Amino acid sequence: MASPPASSVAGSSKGKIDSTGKAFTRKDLDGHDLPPSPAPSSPRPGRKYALATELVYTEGSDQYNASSVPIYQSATFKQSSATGGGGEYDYTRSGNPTRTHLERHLAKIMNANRALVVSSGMGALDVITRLLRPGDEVITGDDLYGGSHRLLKYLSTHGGIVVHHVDTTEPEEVRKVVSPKTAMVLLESPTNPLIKIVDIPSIATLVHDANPSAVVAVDNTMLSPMLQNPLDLGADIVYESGTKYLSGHHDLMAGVIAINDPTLGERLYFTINASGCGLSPFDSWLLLRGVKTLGVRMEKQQSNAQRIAEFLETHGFRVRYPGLKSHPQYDLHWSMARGAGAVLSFETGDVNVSERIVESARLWAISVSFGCVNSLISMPCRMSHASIDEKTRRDRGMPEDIIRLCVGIEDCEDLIDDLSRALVQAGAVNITPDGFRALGADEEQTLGESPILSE
Ligand SMILES: Cc1ncc(COP(=O)(O)O)c(C=O)c1O
Ligand SMILES: N[C@@H](CCSC[C@H](N)C(=O)O)C(=O)O
Repeated sequence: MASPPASSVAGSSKGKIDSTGKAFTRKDLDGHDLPPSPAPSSPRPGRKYALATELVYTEGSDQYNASSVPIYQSATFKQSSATGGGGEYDYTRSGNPTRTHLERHLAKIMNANRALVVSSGMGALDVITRLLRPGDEVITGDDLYGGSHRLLKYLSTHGGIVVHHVDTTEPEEVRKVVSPKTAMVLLESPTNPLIKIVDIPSIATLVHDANPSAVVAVDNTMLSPMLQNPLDLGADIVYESGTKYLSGHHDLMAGVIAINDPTLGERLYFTINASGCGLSPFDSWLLLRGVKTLGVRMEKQQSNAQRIAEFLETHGFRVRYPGLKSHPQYDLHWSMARGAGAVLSFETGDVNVSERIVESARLWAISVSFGCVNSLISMPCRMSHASIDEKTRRDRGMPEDIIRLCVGIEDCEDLIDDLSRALVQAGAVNITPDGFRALGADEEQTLGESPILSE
């Protein structure tokens, strides 16, 4: 990668001379006018093309017209004056051209005025929760990603934050606890791993009506901007683990925060610069590369997931997936989202049977995480959500036998064959003249009846 001259540190050759005679540039990689360093990441307003096009389309004005945005693998940037002025960027913790390019691209895709990228999804939530002050109250769900639960628990134990875990699938439960002390409402939809759907617009409205200064933040990791835009549904902040769908290959950790309010953006940026959790130039480049294929990956992952969910349900398993009509909040989900995603969970009724299924699968790797091109299988209570203690899991109705499938882009027949073999090998099914049926399926329900409507 070639380094641009110090007078055009943002990668543009359009440097100017300012009134003091010092060389500086006001253009970034995209040729946008920018205020002095650190560079915010506001994109041009409006979305010109369909999302699938915008994902791959970037308007660069690199000095060599590089087709792939260069990796500015530099910690510091030469300045043209002794007072430290002159350059768009001074230090990569504060801002880096590759990171700025990614942030602008993500802001466009997430329908946001500004996006910020940090070193992990948990890093993103950490930055967001630093908006809180001791005594502030947070309202959040009772089916929350384990790591988010752990961070909130830490803040309630050590940071003087009061956390209310309520059933966020019922907006009335949020209404009961919202108050002038509510500083933040944290939502996930669908939830991980119970795939519950949360009415984001109703909750955002009732929270803002009750307390206009409360911030509604939504973790959109389970769907990605391809399928849902919480900012358009009334949220103030959307954040995602970029480790999942956005990157798609399990080769990096990243977190993304998107906002519309410039003041909120500045406060979040302040924490990122002050604490030093901005995404590295290399990982920014890698994430930008991953985002470009989000559309095709999600399309294939989602169609595989739909077929697998139907396969399991038809064979008598209790399946949780918003692409199934049997999902109790099917209509609500589709009123907010453009797709069902590629994470589903199902139960067997027996932890040991579930363990045997997971260990019998070959194509399905036993791994935490999701959103990758490879298919994964896991037991959330033992793995991704083990940081939630057993009693809390029980109180929240998280079945210990639940198996989570994170569906990749492999050939669907191969995935179904491998899963069928694992189900048979684990003794999870009775062999019938027509194939097989989940153990106990016909005692609890008749074929075709919704397995989760009774919840
Ligand atoms: C829903 C959800 N939010 C946030 C995170 C945190 O992301 P990361 O692992 O990138 O820190 C995860 C998984 O780790 C997740 O599943
Ligand atoms: N050991 C990790 C577990 C990460 S879980 C990753 C992902 N969010 C998932 O749901 O699979 C930890 O302690 O955080």
